[in-house]
Amino acid sequence: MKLFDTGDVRLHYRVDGPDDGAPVVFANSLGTDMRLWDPILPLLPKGLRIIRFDKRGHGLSTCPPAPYSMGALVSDTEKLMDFLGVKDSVFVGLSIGGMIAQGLATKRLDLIRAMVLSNTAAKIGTPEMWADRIKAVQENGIESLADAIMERWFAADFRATPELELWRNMVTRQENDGYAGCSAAISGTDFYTPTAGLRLPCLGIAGSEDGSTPPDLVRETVDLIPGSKFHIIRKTGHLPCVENPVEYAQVLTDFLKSVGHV
Ligand SMILES: O=C(O)CC1=CCC(=O)O1
Repeated sequence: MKLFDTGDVRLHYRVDGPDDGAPVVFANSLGTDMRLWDPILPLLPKGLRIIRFDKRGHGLSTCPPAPYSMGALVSDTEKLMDFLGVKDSVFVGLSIGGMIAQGLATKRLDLIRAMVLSNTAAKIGTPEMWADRIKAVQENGIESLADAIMERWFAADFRATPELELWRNMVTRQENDGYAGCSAAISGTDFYTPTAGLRLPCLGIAGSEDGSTPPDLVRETVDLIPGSKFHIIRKTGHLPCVENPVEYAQVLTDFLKSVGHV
């Protein structure tokens, strides 16, 4: 557990694995912190250098007042990777994390040699939808959104398990400004044109029951990049790395092998 000062925020990050391991960077979704990846990490091949971080306004990172821009989120990630000397990573981004992946690959392809776009898209939702969410979180707090968030994040089977409470706790302990700030960044993002210009190995992962970024939306984005692979994890929602870590880790491992990262 460490803090890195970008100049305007301090980012909580964590590195696991050997210094000379092939780097894999994980960027998590709106309302989650780096613990999102805990279920899959023990299932990945040994010897990787695993880099995780809490984006601004999330987890143990500092929380500037909303709104944030996608440019700032991309720049935070770029600065952290430069600080850690990470290049040629496989970058795994889920939801807003996948937007950060697209923005970073467009800006600094030297940092990313292959990417996983998980439960994400070039554009997510509409400005009106995000304006409603920002208003709700600012006026009534994140708790007022929590039940609807659980419905989008998880398929019915998982919602019936005791583990649901842990993830609900994660989101309800999320700072309102961090949630509103990142919602504003998503609202202002449309990466269709830059992502269509990207040329790198890409894997799309979708959850069959995802209420935020349904499989067709994820596929539309990864199909912008010629040669991309695409995989749907059945009976999962927006966070398939939590709901079916075994399949998620297997698909990710196969991709890491296909690009020569392991
Ligand atoms: O809709 C949600 O709550 C999930 C989500 C949308 C963008 C993101 O990062 O998470």
